[in-house]
Amino acid sequence: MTKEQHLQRLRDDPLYVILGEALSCGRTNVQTAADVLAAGVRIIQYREKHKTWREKYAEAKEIRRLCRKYDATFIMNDAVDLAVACKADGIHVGQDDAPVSFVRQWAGPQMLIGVSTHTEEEMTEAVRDGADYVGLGPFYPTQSKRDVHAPVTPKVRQFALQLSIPVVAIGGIGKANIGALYAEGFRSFAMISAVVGQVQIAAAVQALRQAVAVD
Ligand SMILES: Cc1ncc(COP(=O)(O)OP(=O)(O)O)c(N)n1
Ligand SMILES: Cc1nc(C(=O)O)sc1CCOP(=O)(O)O
Ligand SMILES: [Mg+2]
Repeated sequence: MTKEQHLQRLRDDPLYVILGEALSCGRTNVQTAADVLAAGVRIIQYREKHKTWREKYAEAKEIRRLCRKYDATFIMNDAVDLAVACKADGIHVGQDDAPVSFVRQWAGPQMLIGVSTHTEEEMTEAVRDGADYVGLGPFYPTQSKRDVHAPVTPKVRQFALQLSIPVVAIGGIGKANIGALYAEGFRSFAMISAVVGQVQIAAAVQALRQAVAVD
């Protein structure tokens, strides 16, 4: 798939699932990725904070292989070198990770670059620097990450809805609130606990899709 096709998917497909082994009900990342893909999810981010580079590389390569089989979009969290090494479709960087200009230089024009944002200024900067999409959050309290920012304000949410690039909402999103965010205008939702933290992944994915289904 081309970069434009991956970007189109970010606009069209609401479910963006983030992997993390510690939050996966005892499953490995590879097993979780297989279940998530089999359930129909087509955007996956590999986010692993407590493994060595080699462990992450080995896992990421395997998950990348699975993603290819399903024609899914594979995004690496934080590490540009790993993204390049395992031929990821995209890299997601935070405000403390490498800046977009460096990431673009290292990863090349075809790599999708996502940037975490929390304010209007950060979103403006991400667009100006050439990010392909922004993550915006947290929308709700989350148990999956420590020291997150305060929840995004209504003013920031309004600003995000006018942005020229896709906005991926994140933080405490699940079947109870995803429909309201969709009604507000958001179209892409990154989730950890609502999918990989569930024992029945297929049922969880189906419930999320139903919650954003429009007739
Ligand atoms: C889609 C998406 N949005 C935001 C984040 C958070 O990234 P970051 O701020 O770099 O924090 P860590 O995930 O690295 O802890 C994300 N990963 N994905
Ligand atoms: C990784 C991450 N980043 C956030 C941010 O606000 O930038 S919130 C978050 C955790 C998302 O996990 P869950 O879907 O389980 O709440
Ligand atoms: Mg990061």
